[in-house]
Amino acid sequence: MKTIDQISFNGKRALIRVDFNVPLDENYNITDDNRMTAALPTIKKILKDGGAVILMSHLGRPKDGPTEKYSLKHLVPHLSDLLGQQVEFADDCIGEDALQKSKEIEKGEVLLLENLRFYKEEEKGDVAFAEKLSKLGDIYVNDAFGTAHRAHASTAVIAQFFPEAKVFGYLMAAELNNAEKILNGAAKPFTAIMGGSKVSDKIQLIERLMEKVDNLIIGGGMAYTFAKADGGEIGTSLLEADKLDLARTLVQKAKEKGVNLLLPVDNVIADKFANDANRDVAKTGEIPGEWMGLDIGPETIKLFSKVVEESKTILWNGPMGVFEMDNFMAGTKAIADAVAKATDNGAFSLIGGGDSAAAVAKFDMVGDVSYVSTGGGALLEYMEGKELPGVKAINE
Ligand SMILES: Nc1ncnc2c1ncn2[C@@H]1O[C@H](COP(=O)(O)OP(=O)(O)OP(=O)(O)O)[C@@H](O)[C@H]1O
Ligand SMILES: O=C(O)[C@H](O)COP(=O)(O)O
Repeated sequence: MKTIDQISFNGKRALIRVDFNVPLDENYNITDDNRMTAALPTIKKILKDGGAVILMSHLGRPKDGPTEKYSLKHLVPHLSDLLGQQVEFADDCIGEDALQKSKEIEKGEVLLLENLRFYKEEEKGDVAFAEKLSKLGDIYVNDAFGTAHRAHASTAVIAQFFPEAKVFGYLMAAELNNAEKILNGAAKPFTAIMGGSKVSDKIQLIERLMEKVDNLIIGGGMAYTFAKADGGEIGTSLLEADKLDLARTLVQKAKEKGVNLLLPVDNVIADKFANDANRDVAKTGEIPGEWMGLDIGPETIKLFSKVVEESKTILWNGPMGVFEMDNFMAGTKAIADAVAKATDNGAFSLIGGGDSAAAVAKFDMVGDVSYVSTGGGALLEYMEGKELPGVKAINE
């Protein structure tokens, strides 16, 4: 793997694709800066080596060109704080001003470019747009693992303009190494914990994991499709009605492969989708008509926790319930505790990005697990065995 360690940045301008697609509140405060802090080691190393840094990223999914809401300028103060130096900003990612600023940048300085997605050419993977971006730096560094599954101008297409000078940043390398630990050479027992809202998002991953895991735990909203497929009553719980056959097939496959498939045995139910809803506990398959399951129940917590605590490798993707509401976060918190305990006992635990990462951050437990990925979709696709365009572009 070609990384920033194999190249000299002294006197060079590094054009780094980062994934600064962070959540912002209505006042443009960053509510989770994990993706920014995760990119710091690469930036700092290049600055220390005597290089200059030009950062490019997308933020959100702007549809109609420049929009205040999606401007990367909102990140400048926090990024400057994190780096301990003032970060310059170019309010267009291409054009005269960006070109001029990139030429004037000195050793040790950092320039952040405006949102790449203000140009539709970015997502289209437009070659001419990629070429314009490529003029801004001498060396291309891809450290945007969260966006590596996109074949966009800045994540993949641009690499062709740096045939001798394209490398992975530390974050990208760490993400790929940690994912490899799970995919190849996982110590046993290996347990995958799948949750979140939809089974349809994770079918391919679940099928692939069946080949590797000893235990497959399914919780969260997706578990109700399995309960319904088993003939149970699920009230108004989340259901993917067109995935009932698939759920039955997955249960059958687990049996054939000798995988220990664990589904919830009880559930915390609510009479509406709100934190102040009336609550009760119901056995799986026995949820009354107007009620919905919003978390795993106490018996399930015991069952799942025991298996997790005895594991040596753990992959967790997707919360066990609606952890954003305090009254329905106990299941997700208990599983986080079990993962932390196993990790303390020597297990390797990888938390898939997106909502599971947000949950672990909410519980202030990032330091209690082995690795929290910055990738949501990218991690899923990598785990499913797909080649990520952002990775391929550097390797080829
Ligand atoms: N029983 C449930 N009923 C309704 N929603 C649920 C339930 N359990 C979990 N959720 C919701 O599922 C959402 C997470 O689902 P998602 O499939 O997006 O998970 P993820 O894989 O962690 O996220 P990402 O795809 O961003 O990585 C959370 O917002 C959570 O509130
Ligand atoms: O948040 C993510 O998963 C990445 O930043 C990619 O964003 P996208 O799904 O809008 O391409």
